[in-house]
Amino acid sequence: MSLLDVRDLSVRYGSHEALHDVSLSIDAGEIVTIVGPNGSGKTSLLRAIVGAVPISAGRIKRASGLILGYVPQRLHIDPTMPMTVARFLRLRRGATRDQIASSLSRAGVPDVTDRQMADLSGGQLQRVLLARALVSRPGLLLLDEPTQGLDQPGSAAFYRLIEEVRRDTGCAVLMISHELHVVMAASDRVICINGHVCCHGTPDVVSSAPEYRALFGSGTGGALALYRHDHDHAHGHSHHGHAHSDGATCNHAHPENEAAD
Ligand SMILES: Nc1ncnc2c1ncn2[C@@H]1O[C@H](COP(=O)(O)OP(=O)(O)OP(=O)(O)O)[C@@H](O)[C@H]1O
Repeated sequence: MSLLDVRDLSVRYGSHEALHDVSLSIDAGEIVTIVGPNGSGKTSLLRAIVGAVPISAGRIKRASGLILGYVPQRLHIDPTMPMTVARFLRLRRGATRDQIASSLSRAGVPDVTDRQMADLSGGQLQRVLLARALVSRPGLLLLDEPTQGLDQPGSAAFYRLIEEVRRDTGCAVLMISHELHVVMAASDRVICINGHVCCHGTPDVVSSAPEYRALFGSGTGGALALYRHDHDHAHGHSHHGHAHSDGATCNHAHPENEAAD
């Protein structure tokens, strides 16, 4: 069974329906990226999965015992409030000192334990947020635009780190990103949403899907092809045996993901 199975999900804010009839599943160990225009419901989808927003229809089924690790899009910390990284991480279900140290180390920031949160650089803060999500040893890591505000080398390094975390811990990753060319290269599958699932599949399939091109233009297709080439060499394009790795999968062809568009 999948780690996570979302069926016919709708999320509504008052009279505004942010998501409708969204279906997807995530298998163990795969990296899946959600792309979509601003306001297309990406954050709402992750927040629904972690239970932070109520769903108005559909269902979300987690594998028994699945632990989720969530890295939110933003963290508001009052810069005048003193808080060390260790203390911030201890807020997480009473994590032990050893757990904190190993999570920071895994996130690539072993030396920031006693630093003030407000003094961290953008890249360090993202890694501390990742470390916080890793403390509970999640089977599924959910990342909402984790490299927002980082420069290109910083975000490329962060995505490499995510691949390492996946390799070392075996966790699956579901993340949102706007950095199409980099992140799609690091993904086993891509799900393109715009209030509903427009299309999904491997990065090359999605980048050439008419639904994707209608949203992002065809210009990104070339960049994706370029990066996918690198990815093939580095990782053999392994898809960890999940059921969706091949073939064009668009709403119009697949009734289980039918969109009301
Ligand atoms: N708490 C809320 N109350 C009312 N409307 C909301 C709320 N959260 C999101 N929305 C609306 O739902 C829609 C989807 O928002 P969401 O943040 O999920 O999109 P997104 O794809 O993550 O956007 P972005 O790429 O800009 O971060 C938007 O129209 C947004 O204004």
